[in-house]
Amino acid sequence: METQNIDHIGVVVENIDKAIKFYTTMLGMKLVHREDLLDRGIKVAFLTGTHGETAVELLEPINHEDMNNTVAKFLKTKGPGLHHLAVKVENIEKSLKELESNGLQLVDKVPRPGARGHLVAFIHPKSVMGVLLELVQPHE
Ligand SMILES: C[C@@H](C(=O)O)C(=O)SCCNC(=O)CCNC(=O)[C@H](O)C(C)(C)COP(=O)(O)OP(=O)(O)OC[C@H]1O[C@@H](n2cnc3c(N)ncnc32)[C@H](O)[C@@H]1OP(=O)(O)O
Repeated sequence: METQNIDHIGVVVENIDKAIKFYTTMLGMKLVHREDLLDRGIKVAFLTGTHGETAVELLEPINHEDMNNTVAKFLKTKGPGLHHLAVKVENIEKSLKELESNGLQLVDKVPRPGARGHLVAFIHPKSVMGVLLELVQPHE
């Protein structure tokens, strides 16, 4: 498969409002998008620097006690920090097929709508040397 660029880096936080304040005031980044993904049980915010289009995605679980939620479980077991790497691809279905035929373990066999209306699919960290990988095909 071909990676077009690094779309974003996911960072799990305890409090998204405090984290947005930190990233904007301390690091001089700008908030470009914010939404609550109720079906995923998470709040997300995307921030970028003044040049590159690669974003930081901040993620906070809506219910911190829901251990069926992957982000809440991550926060409880590992604490806040780097969570996933997301790469942009042109054709997500084709990329998933290629990765699967190369023996990688897919979390999502079928792409699904993610943040910003983009199509997304996750690859298990066990297949990516300990990194949870997200493929993103931007919404046309
Ligand atoms: C906003 C939207 C979007 O971007 O558009 C999104 O949906 S992002 C929102 C977040 N959504 C997701 O993360 C969806 C994809 N993730 C998942 O389905 C899950 O997190 C899995 C990757 C399948 C792991 O779930 P599971 O319940 O199996 O976790 P677990 O705690 O039992 O951990 C199983 C093993 O995976 C490792 N592990 C768990 N999460 C990890 C992570 N983020 N990075 C690296 N390794 C990780 C654990 O350390 C453990 O390794 P050991 O066995 O060595 O101890």
